[in-house]
Amino acid sequence: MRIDGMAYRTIWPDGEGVVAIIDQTRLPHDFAVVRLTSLEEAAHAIRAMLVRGAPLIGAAAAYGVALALRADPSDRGLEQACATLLATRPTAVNLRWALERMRALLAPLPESQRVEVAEAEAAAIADEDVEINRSIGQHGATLIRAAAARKAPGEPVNVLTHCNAGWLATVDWGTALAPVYAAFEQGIPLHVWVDETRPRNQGASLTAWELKHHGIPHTVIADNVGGHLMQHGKVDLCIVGTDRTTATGDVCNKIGTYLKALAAHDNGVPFYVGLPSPTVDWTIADGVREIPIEERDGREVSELTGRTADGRIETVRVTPDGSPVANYAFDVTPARLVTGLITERGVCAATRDGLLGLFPERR
Ligand SMILES: CSC[C@@H](O)[C@@H](O)C(=O)COP(=O)(O)O
Repeated sequence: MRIDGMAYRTIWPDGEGVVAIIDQTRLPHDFAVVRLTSLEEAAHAIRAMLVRGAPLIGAAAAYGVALALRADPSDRGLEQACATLLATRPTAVNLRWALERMRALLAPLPESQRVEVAEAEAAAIADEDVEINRSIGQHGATLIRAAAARKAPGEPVNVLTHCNAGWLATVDWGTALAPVYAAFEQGIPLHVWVDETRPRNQGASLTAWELKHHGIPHTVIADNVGGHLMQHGKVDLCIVGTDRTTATGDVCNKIGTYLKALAAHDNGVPFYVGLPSPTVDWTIADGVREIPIEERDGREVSELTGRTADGRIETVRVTPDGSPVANYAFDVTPARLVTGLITERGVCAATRDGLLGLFPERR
């Protein structure tokens, strides 16, 4: 996507042994590119969420393996790199998917070939992600077009989204926001309700920043507003991303997604999920019981960081000293609350049959 007229992806090779990323912890106030040169730096970037979002985590892990092999291309080096990267974040299954793909390709190769092949495979994973998301955009835009047809001419379609599943969460385009970008390019009038997404505010900080740069009408709302808007007919459809979706269509996504799905169900608002196929965990069937939910540092809840009027970035505490906090980062929306999954191969029901209809090779 374009920032001030310049085309960017979220991750790219930047010379011999260097991988560049956009530091998302500094957005929206500061656009900074960080250069990664080692396994440790790549692992830190994922763990500390300089890069985040399931598809981007996968691509970053693949590049992390390539960086690690430059220092140690041995079998032990490969295993250690995969283990270190796998431990960075537990919920997004794209991490495991990318590492298994890298290991399967690299392990049989002689050490002398591993760096070159690893770099090419990481680039292939990144390119594939862009194409997958472009297709999700095209399929999802038909849903937005259908919603527009039910409205008065020129009246915008109101889309509600949670967290950031835009281009910053992927290599490019995004998953939940890819249909929004595609519909906007097609000239469909639309407006996006952006959940702030406490505690880390990916909606307020990242989604709003993306949409603003793209010129897409949007409004940031507190996390608890969505139900009220749906009761008053101000949401035409919800589209969210996912960090792991079961083979039966249960969707794990940023904490708070489940409550939005409940409100959507109660109000007859369609609830769609942008789902790249590497985010399907074909090995599990019960999302609530089987998906590991990341628990993060409580300070993400007890503190807030933002820009002061005189331009300084400051962190302040919002809870009483000594009050315990809990920080669950994801929740699971049962498949019965999901209207449809928008994949790169089309839109399907959130069921095993729906997914297998589009991905028959998984039978
Ligand atoms: C295309 S991204 C889908 C999800 O990864 C996104 O909605 C999300 O929950 C991201 O979580 P994050 O904790 O910011 O990595």
